[in-house]
Amino acid sequence: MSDRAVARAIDALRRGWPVAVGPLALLPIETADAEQLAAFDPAGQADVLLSASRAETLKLANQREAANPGHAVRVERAPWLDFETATALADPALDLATPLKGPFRAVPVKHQAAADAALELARIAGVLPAFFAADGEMRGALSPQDIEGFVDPARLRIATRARLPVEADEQAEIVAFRSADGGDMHVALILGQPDGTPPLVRLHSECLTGDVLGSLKCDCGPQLHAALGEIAGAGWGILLYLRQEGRGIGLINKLRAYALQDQGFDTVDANTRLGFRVDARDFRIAARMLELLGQRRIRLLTNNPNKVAELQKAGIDVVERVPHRVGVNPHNEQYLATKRDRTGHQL
Ligand SMILES: Nc1nc2c(ncn2[C@@H]2O[C@H](COP(=O)(O)OP(=O)(O)OP(=O)(O)O)[C@@H](O)[C@H]2O)c(=O)[nH]1
Ligand SMILES: [Zn+2]
Repeated sequence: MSDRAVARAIDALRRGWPVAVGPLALLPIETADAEQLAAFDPAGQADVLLSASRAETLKLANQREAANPGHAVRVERAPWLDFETATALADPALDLATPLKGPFRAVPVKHQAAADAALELARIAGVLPAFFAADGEMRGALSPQDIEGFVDPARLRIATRARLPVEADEQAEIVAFRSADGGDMHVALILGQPDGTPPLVRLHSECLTGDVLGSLKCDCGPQLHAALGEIAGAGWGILLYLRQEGRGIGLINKLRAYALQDQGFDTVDANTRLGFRVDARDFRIAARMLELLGQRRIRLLTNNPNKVAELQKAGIDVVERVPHRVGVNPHNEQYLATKRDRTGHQL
């Protein structure tokens, strides 16, 4: 029952329809319009809910809130705060072009857990984490636990496996996984023959622009292909292709981050201006996939110490970190420097 309610809510957010989380009635600002707002909130009293990192950009968060970017901040509804103004609060694309009016006032968030869960639901749905919010009991409201349960990696299962000859190894095998959330299918590509030693593993997060279109803004495409070669060369190993586009914020939000990068913000600030964590991926999914493949001891191909730490926390023994540096070009030099200087990548 609760899975259905969460799935319906995700669908609703993408269509601009209201949802209820705990005692909060919520209308997603990105996908709704002025008409839907009038129907949702005829009295014009619903406040605006933003993430702390977005609120910080707008100078609306206190320091405690700002330290937790996933935390919700509630902005009081002023009579002049119409749909268009709320859109400007939600979407940083116009921050530089149209300075906001205001003044806005942050008010205490009465139902913090529900409000935080609503922001997480927006991330899962791939919409901007910003809502009109009103208090009141609604039928079919989700609880934060419903959302947690929905994405619980323990519910991942192997759906099927097949031989897949690839350039790097003609004997490779592909394994597809199904998750309870009904989202995109994660896959594992097993290269070479298991020989009793810990496999060389690469966690690759989906990047449509880099993997498919040859984008030079990042290093994903070359990293993907080099990883396949390295794993095959190591004797055996596993590439996990994780459907966590844009470090977990989805394609549209990643492209919004790119638009902010066109304005001069780096990859870290672009994410936080949008209201997301710098890295919103859940690496427990990768750990669960390895567990289902019977591999709890691995060698990990990465420059990202956070991937090592998150896998260890989820019960995977990373016996060695193998550096993975390829695909540097003039367009992504700055991006890689930001990863080195601001997110602790060992480059
Ligand atoms: N939000 C956001 N995501 C990006 C950006 N550039 C690339 N990505 C995403 O970042 C992910 C790639 O990260 P990974 O290749 O796993 O790299 P990593 O975590 O930096 O660590 P390594 O293992 O060292 O490569 C993909 O999901 C890309 O879509 C960006 O500017 N903003
Ligand atoms: Zn990329």
